[in-house]
Amino acid sequence: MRMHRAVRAAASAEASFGVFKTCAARPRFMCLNAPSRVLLAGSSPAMVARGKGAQRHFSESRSTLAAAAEAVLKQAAADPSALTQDDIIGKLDNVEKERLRKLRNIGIAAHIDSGKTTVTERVLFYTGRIKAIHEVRGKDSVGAKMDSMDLEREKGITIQSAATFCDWVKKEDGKDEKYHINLIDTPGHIDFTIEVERALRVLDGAVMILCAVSGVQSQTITVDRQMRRYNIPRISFVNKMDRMGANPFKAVDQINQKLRMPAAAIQVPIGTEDSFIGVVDLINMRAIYTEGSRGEIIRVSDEVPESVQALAKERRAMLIETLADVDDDIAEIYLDEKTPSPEQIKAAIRRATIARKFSPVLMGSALGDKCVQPMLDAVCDYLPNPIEVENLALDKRREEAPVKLVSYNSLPFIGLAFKLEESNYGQLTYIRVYQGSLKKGMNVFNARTDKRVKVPRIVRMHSNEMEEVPEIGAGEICAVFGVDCASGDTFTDGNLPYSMSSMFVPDPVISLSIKPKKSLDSGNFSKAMARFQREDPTFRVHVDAESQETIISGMGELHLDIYVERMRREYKVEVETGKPQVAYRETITQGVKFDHTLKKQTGGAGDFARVVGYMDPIEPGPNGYLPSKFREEVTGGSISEKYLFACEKGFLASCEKGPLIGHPVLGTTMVINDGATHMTDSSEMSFKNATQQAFRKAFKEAKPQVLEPMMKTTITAPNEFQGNIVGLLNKRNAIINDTEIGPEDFTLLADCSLNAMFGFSSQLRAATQGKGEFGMEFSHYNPAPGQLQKELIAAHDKAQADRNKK
Ligand SMILES: Nc1nc2c(ncn2[C@@H]2O[C@H](COP(=O)(O)OP(=O)(O)OP(=O)(O)O)[C@@H](O)[C@H]2O)c(=O)[nH]1
Repeated sequence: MRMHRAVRAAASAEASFGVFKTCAARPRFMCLNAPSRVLLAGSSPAMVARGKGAQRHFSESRSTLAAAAEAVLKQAAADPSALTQDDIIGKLDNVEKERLRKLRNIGIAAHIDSGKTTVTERVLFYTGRIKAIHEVRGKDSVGAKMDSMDLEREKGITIQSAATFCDWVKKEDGKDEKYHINLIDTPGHIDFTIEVERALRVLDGAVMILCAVSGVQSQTITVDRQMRRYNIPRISFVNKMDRMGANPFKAVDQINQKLRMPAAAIQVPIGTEDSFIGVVDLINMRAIYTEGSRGEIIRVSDEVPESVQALAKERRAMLIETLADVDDDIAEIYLDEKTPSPEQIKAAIRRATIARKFSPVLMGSALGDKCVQPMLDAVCDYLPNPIEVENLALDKRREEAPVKLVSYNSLPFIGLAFKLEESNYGQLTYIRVYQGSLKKGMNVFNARTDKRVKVPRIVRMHSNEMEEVPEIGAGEICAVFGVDCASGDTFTDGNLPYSMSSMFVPDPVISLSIKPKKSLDSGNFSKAMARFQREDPTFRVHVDAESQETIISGMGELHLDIYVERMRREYKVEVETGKPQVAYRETITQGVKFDHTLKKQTGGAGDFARVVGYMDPIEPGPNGYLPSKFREEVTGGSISEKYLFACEKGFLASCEKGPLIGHPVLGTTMVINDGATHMTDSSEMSFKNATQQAFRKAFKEAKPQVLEPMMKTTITAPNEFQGNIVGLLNKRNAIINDTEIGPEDFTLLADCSLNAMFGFSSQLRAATQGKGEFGMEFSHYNPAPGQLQKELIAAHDKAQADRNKK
């Protein structure tokens, strides 16, 4: 057996110091265990009184809760900095702790077609939320519950994330334990990535699904990145164990190698492919079979079939070894050459998973109705409950100092609106309640707009159905009607000047012109545009000032196609679209001075404005080009405040539509430090126009450049095609950043320009006999190649000349 890292380290310590020490440090794994100062949300006696007088929904626990909250709040009022989050949690009474202990907010995320929706359908069936199972693109034409949109059912892809909830009764040592699970099924396709972003922003844990044949795929890598961005602990589920060539251990190796996430199987399969009938639970060394017409009967046997005994022993040893690498308790037991008990293993998996140092891997076949229930047990066993996750808000009173939120019903309310959806009953706003509870009829404050709104209706979502509730407790997810806001807004009870950081919204990279075929439809067309924009922050609409065309921008061709199709189906508007265009940017590369006078004095009211200053390029930051900036450094009042404001407006308008090819301007500073005003002929409009003219002239003198979007591209394919793919990428001037070669497949990470990637999918298919796949997401802007810049500028100038002729 190979020498374990902990043994090696200890042995070398012994060699150097002559002392053999076992791991002394106790694990500091859960984020909540580290003592940290907490500014408690709210401390006035009035708030305590409000907490006490709240609607009696959680009736049996209310009085104890209020008493506990009062004690905590009083202490916080006396000295807020003296309380740690542990103190607060320690003071939560048992009923409240029990409610939170059995609450899970989880997402299901994975590469396209891994089976997220199929798994979710089983989860809903086994938890009794739905009475029958319907397949994605199934023969009965009903479609899976979570793909509620017609388009999703037809295409067999998830477009929008869908939320639901269920109760799972976990059987543990002959006892039944009921867990409440809020679940969000997310789309796999990169074009709908915002749906994954906003789901992960508000969830406490995730199930990462992998295909047993393909293992880690290009989009798994993106999902992994997103999970890391929001510190999401995850369990992994290797699905499609019924498929030919299924190999769960390949997926385990790839999670370790490609995602660099320590992972180990906690099950091994019994039977393969067609004859896959169950799994061995490696922790308790027992066999689990799912039987019955839809796998609803779980049979547990202490007898592990002989055919898998050796494999089970080997994999159990690997599990313990991997855990010893990430958990000090297991490392200590391992060093003492003892075997940890099932309880110790389970506890270590839970600690390490929540600390995001480990991912336990389970396996099954959702389509074959096999072994989904043990995955649900694992959600309860290893993913965190809301008080095990650190959720921070920013305190506006204290220079946005972070404040920890505690999912405690009697504390003042804080929630985050993470998704908006138009429904037949008006705007539906999805909210994660981080602290306090949200009650029907309650007034909440929008931290961004400072506006007070009443919450008329609260619902729990079950895909496209809803269930009205009078109150939602802390740590839960719900949706509300009649609350006007933007995606990412924080809501409070009005006493706390807190806001929460929002999710990451990637920039759109593709745009196209669009117009209704019949002018009669323009009313519905505008309605659809407004709705889609409100719902999806990665979908943008603007009207080009010169061509008067409506331009839509988004994350990819599929993203925009789906909106065009939704417009046709949901709004009955047939549209004409232009060719997809890359979202270019413009910038300057050297500093330049300007002194520009706008002068029209031809009798009557004239126009006069003089602006003097300079333009400079802004050094790109670590994430690329920065937004352009305006500054005034006028001394002596040569331009009044009012006119300087107009200059800034002129600057912003210029940046929206750059002088080179009409695309937005990045990385450019414009400074106005002098100028002149005419007593009667100057106006805000003349200063705005003068600034725009000066900008245009100076920009062209400052060695401008067209920037093109570069895409972080991940390609996976069988090893024999590596040469072909490198060839394809070289032709596209891609920069290959990393290549990982596994036993069968390789993964290549490259930066490619989006422009060069049009038509790539069909070429990749041809070059790999259909076995290669790729995913890409926006990374940064780079200067476009010289020839392309010339072509773009020439095309833009020609279009402008044609327009002027008309
Ligand atoms: N053989 C086999 N096929 C499966 C299994 N689970 C799902 N599938 C099939 O895989 C395809 C994709 O399943 P979905 O559940 O739509 O996958 P998804 O990950 O939700 O897809 P997107 O959301 O569009 O990315 C469907 O044809 C399913 O029937 C499985 O366990 N075994």
